[in-house]
Amino acid sequence: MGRLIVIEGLDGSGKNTLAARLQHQVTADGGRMHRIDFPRYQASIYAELVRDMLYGRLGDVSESVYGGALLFALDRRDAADDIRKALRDNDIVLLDRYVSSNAAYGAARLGGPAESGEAIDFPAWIQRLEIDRFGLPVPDRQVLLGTPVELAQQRARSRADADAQRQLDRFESDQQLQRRTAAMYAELAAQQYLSPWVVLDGSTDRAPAADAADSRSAADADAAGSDSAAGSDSAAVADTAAQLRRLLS
Ligand SMILES: Nc1ncnc2c1ncn2[C@@H]1O[C@H](COP(=O)(O)OP(=O)(O)OP(=O)(O)O)[C@@H](O)[C@H]1O
Ligand SMILES: Cc1cn([C@H]2C[C@H](O)[C@@H](COP(=O)(O)O)O2)c(=O)[nH]c1=O
Repeated sequence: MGRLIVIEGLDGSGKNTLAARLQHQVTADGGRMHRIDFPRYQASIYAELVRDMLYGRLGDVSESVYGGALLFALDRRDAADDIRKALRDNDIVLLDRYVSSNAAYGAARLGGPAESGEAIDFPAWIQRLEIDRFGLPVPDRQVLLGTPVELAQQRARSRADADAQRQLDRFESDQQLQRRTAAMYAELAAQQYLSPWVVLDGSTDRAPAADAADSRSAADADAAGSDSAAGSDSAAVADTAAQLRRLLS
């Protein structure tokens, strides 16, 4: 039975890039890894609706914290059997975002950890909905990519400038929401919400050449050791992969 590993973090923090590099590293070492990114925009009607919600095209659902969270959760419920099958067939199933994204962003939308009441109770509501009621598998480890808010925002903005398909959505363009979400993630990691967490430094910069490439070719460039800055980042990825293997052994 494989282990379920989740990467969490802010928009633009580098989760997709890290996931691609870890997958490259683990498979190069002979491990079997399957990866799923949430929301599954290409595979699920719920995720399609999530996109509409994020770009303000879903009426008052776009304003609704609970309505939005339900769409994200239903996308995962639809994927539960695929996750269980992938766990049977692989050593590691790596998820780019999972239940804790819903807990962190939803609570942040309700005011974040500085607020009492609803915001603080929101992660427990998500756990009851997604884990207890929908029966989603509990992660073995959650990795928080702790990229500083300003740096993550800068990366998200550069990505939007370079790619017309990746314009900033409502969550990404709300800097205060990103700040509260960072605080919520720190809180969830400290509480070990759902399962054990590790926090990684997400601020190591890659070379601009690698930055312009998509994550798959960046991983290939790293593997080929194509330049020194990418090489040093590659060492950090190898470290993370080794750390994950240690955690899982
Ligand atoms: N270590 C890094 N150094 C420099 N640029 C990076 C680094 N990691 C990622 N980037 C760049 O930052 C942008 C965002 O990275 P990525 O798509 O991996 O983030 P993400 O956390 O998956 O974002 P989102 O949650 O918004 O989809 C991309 O353009 C990527 O190439
Ligand atoms: C899975 C999930 C995501 N979110 C938030 C996080 C992001 O701001 C967007 C979409 O994610 P992407 O990685 O930028 O495509 O939605 C959330 O609030 N709840 C979730 O379960």
